[in-house]
Amino acid sequence: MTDTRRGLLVILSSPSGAGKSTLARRMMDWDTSLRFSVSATTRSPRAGEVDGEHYHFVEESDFKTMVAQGEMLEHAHVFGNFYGSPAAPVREAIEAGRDVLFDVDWQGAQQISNSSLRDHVLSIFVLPPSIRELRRRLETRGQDSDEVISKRMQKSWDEISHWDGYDYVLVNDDLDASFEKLKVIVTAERMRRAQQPGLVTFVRSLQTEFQEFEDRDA
Ligand SMILES: Nc1ncnc2c1ncn2[C@@H]1O[C@H](COP(=O)(O)OP(=O)(O)OP(=O)(O)O)[C@@H](O)[C@H]1O
Ligand SMILES: Nc1nc2c(ncn2[C@@H]2O[C@H](COP(=O)(O)O)[C@@H](O)[C@H]2O)c(=O)[nH]1
Repeated sequence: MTDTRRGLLVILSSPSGAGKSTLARRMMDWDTSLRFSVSATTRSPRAGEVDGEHYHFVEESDFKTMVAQGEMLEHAHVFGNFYGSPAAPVREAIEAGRDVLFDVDWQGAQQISNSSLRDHVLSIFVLPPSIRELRRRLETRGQDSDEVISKRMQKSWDEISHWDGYDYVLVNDDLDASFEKLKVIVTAERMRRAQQPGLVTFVRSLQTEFQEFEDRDA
């Protein structure tokens, strides 16, 4: 087991379109020490998606090789494509004491939560305020065909039905309010695990100061 004060694995899941990528982007801007787990996928890039930044876009044969070689922390077949989280960058981040942010479906969340890294996990499920609004968001995102949107809507209940396996559940109605709640959840979890940056150094300085007081009073 690894030291759980080193590296939190913050997992965001939701039905497609509920807003987890939007929240993840805000989290990355808020805390530049956070590392985003760039997934590998066999899906085609959307307009504006950059290979290596949003995803590692790979062929199915390469994806299967990565899985066979044990390079994935988790992987799943979602909406007709393969997705997986490469393990090496996650383990490196934990070693360096950095927190990692994941945008994965319920299957990925479950696999990470059952892995040897389970004690590092902080899982958050993002719900849409309504199914109608979920559809509206997928449509206004303007990235997917009607066929893809229908498929994702059909699968939305499958995803939502796993909501109660998560540590926290967030209804993403107002985006700013949801982001504030997400920051509170992560901050509180860091404090619970005594994982604030610079904390160990600060406690050492208190110890030195305490010793100085003791020596003076002796
Ligand atoms: N609270 C919100 N209110 C209104 N629109 C939102 C809100 N959150 C996100 N959106 C918008 O909804 C659309 C879908 O959001 P996003 O792409 O983040 O969803 P997602 O959960 O990551 O979907 P996927 O799983 O398909 O990647 C985007 O156009 C985004 O700008
Ligand atoms: N189990 C995993 N699920 C993943 C991963 N990367 C993304 N996802 C999930 O797939 C769907 C669709 O994503 P999209 O980018 O095509 O809209 C969404 O629910 C993601 O959370 C992964 O590495 N593993």
